[in-house]
Parts: sequence; structure tokens; C-alpha cells
Amino acid sequence: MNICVFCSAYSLDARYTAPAAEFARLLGEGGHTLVWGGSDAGLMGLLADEVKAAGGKLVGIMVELLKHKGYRGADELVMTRDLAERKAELAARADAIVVLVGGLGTLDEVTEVLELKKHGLHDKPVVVLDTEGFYTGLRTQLERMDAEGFLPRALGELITFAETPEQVFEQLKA
Ligand SMILES: C/C(=C\CNc1ncnc2c1ncn2[C@@H]1O[C@H](COP(=O)(O)O)[C@@H](O)[C@H]1O)CO
Repeated sequence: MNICVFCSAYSLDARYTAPAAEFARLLGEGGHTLVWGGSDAGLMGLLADEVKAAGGKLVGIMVELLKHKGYRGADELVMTRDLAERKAELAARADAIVVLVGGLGTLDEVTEVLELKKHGLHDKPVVVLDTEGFYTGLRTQLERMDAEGFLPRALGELITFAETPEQVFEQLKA
């Protein structure tokens, strides 16, 4: 499976990096391909290192603007002109999307895939690894949208939340 991962480009402490590394190990050992932003920065770089060490393949979708942070050692590195083209390419290459902890870039990416899914433009699973309850606020907001009629589909059809890396893969199989 080609698994697109959105996650932080910053270096984080072990309570965030350890579950991400475990997720990466399961991805690599499962024979999957990581499709990601193609950077060696922060958690993005750690994820790629761990997937590679576990035998998985790496497909990086880079953007001109950030090419100085490109990951050396990807099986394929695709260069896109701008962030919009990169987001489209990331989604197009994926069979499933997994969201790890991240900041505004990650939030922008997950929001876009959910908006496209809302409109029926794809039906790929979107699973959030909710490490340390990092996404409690996002989940609460989405649940309110669901309960108060802001979503055309049930929230559970758009996105699911996992507490552990193992649960992410169980939800991708379901
Ligand atoms: C932090 C530094 C450079 C950032 N480099 C990036 N390279 C590739 N992709 C990136 C970068 N920054 C953001 N992205 C994309 O957004 C997500 C991460 O953003 P966040 O704000 O950290 O959550 C990630 O999924 C990427 O696709 C300088 O060292």
C-alpha cells in the first residue's frame, strides 16, 4: 500500500517521536511505501529514516521552495512547482493517508484531503495517530461539525482516530 503521511517538519521530543518511529517500523516491515513531503527535516526525516531501516520504500513529493531540505536516499523524489501541486501529487499517489503530530502545514494538508473527500473526489481512508491526545481539540471541533449538521457525511466515514500505531494499521485494513 502507498501510505501518505503528513507530519511535523520540526524536531520533537520522545513522547512524539517514539510512536512515530514505531509507526514507521510497522509501515516498513509491512512492505508498504511511504509517500511524504520528501524532507529530511524534523519528524519527516526521522519517519523516512525509520521506514527505510525497516525495509520500506520512500517516495518523496518535494517542492522547489524547500528542495534544500530534500531527503537523500529516497527511492523516488518528485519535484513540484508549488505547495498546491505538491498536495495534489501527495494525495494522488496515496492509497491511504495517515496524519501524525504536526503544525500548520500538517493541518493544511489534512484539511484539504478531508475537503476533497467530503465532495466525493476520493474515498481514501484518513487515519490520525492521536499521540498523547495531541488532536483532542481537532476531534472535538470535527465532532461538533458532525453533530450540528455542518458535514454532508458521517464524520467516521471521513476520518478515524487511532491511539497507537498498531490501531492505525487495523483501521487501514477495516
Ligand atoms: C522546518 C524547515 C523546513 C520545512 N521543510 C519542509 N519540507 C518538506 N515539507 C514540508 C516542510 N515544511 C512543511 N512541509 C509539509 O507540511 C507538513 C509539515 O508542516 P508542519 O507545519 O511542520 O506541520 C508536512 O507533512 C509536509 O508535507 C527548516 O528546517
